[in-house]
Amino acid sequence: MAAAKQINIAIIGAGGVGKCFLAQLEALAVRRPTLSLNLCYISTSKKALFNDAYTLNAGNVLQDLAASTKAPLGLPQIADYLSVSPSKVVLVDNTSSQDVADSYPVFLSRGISIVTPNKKAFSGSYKLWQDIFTAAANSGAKVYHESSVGAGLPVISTLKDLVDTGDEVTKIEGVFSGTMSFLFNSFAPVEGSGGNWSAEVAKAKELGYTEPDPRDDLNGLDVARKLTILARLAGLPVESPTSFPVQSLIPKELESVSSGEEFLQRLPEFDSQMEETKVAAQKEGKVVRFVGSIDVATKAVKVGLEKFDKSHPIAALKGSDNIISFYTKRYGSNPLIIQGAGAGGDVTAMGVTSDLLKVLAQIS
Ligand SMILES: NC(=O)C1=CN([C@@H]2O[C@H](COP(=O)(O)OP(=O)(O)OC[C@H]3O[C@@H](n4cnc5c(N)ncnc54)[C@H](OP(=O)(O)O)[C@@H]3O)[C@@H](O)[C@H]2O)C=CC1
Ligand SMILES: N[C@@H](CC=O)C(=O)O
Ligand code: NA
Repeated sequence: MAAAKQINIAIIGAGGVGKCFLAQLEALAVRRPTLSLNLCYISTSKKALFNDAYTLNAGNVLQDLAASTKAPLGLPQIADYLSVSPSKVVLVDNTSSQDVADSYPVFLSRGISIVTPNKKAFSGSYKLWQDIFTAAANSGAKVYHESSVGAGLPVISTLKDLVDTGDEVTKIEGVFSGTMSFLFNSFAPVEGSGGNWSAEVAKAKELGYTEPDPRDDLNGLDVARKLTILARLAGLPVESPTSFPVQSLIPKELESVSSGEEFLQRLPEFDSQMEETKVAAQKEGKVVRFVGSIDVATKAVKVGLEKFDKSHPIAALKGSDNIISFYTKRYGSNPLIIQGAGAGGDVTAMGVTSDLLKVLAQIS
């Protein structure tokens, strides 16, 4: 069998997920040398590594990046640089940047494939969604984003398989946030009294579950983004994550705070607000959880707090677990259920790496 042609990999973002992806990429290159993977570009928001030879020193990428004096290229310049690469290119966007997401149609139209855990492109305006898939269809470049919902859990691939094989999805519901799952499982556990709300929020950030700014989790928008993506894949042209009801858990008094750091510092002042919500549920013998649902027939999408009996599977989740139920015509009243860790660097990077393998299988 002929060896695969070299594929150049460009990475934007080397934070929690980016570092884990890099480790998985290095291990993959060792495990599957015939894939012939070559890292040609990597950047954070402040630094970059790239050169005219389109080859970085694979063993020391993070150290070299930390020591680099090169600033990152602007997005149009990255597209120029990658589109004249001597080999085909896969761009890995490990940021949560809207600007990077807005540039996907440009990258794709220039033949650059994309894999990403970034939700912003697929949950931005419906026009951006259409532009992305039109650009990919026209150029033949591929775009995969499994980790944009449920981290590495096979949520998007499962939904696509259901739709592509002619099943009819009627409802999708569950817990879609690793951060919210962790927070409520530890703040309002089925047994025992649980920790302080603000202390659990700080822990979720430390564990790498939250968005770069944890307010994007607490305001419900992260879950709303995921539901927007799933609703669109199920055939509903949802305009944006703010076009349906989304409950925010940001205290009113902190809505205008300018930085994530100040927000986290002041959050303990408002612990009593979440405590009241917890106690109200306890009085009914229930626990409170943050959930979302999409009803395809009525086109109703919603995100927010609900109370659950302690015996309910949603109440019994552990750690950062997500649980996502697909109700379809074929599966009838027993939904297809996906459950497992929905946040964390390694499990998210796994979804990105498996997307990369899917792209390689098509372009190598
Ligand atoms: N953490 C998780 O469990 C999950 C995360 N995701 C998604 O994965 C993505 C990454 O998350 P995570 O790794 O936790 O976030 P981090 O904040 O840890 O890392 C983000 C990285 O992106 C870089 N970056 C941000 N903006 C730009 C830009 N415009 N150009 C170049 N680099 C940029 C940052 O650079 P700098 O350090 O210089 O700011 C940093 O290296 C997000 O989209 C998130 O929603 C999805 C599923 C689960
Ligand atoms: N902040 C998100 C990360 C994954 O999408 C979450 O907690 O689910
Ligand atoms: Na996923």
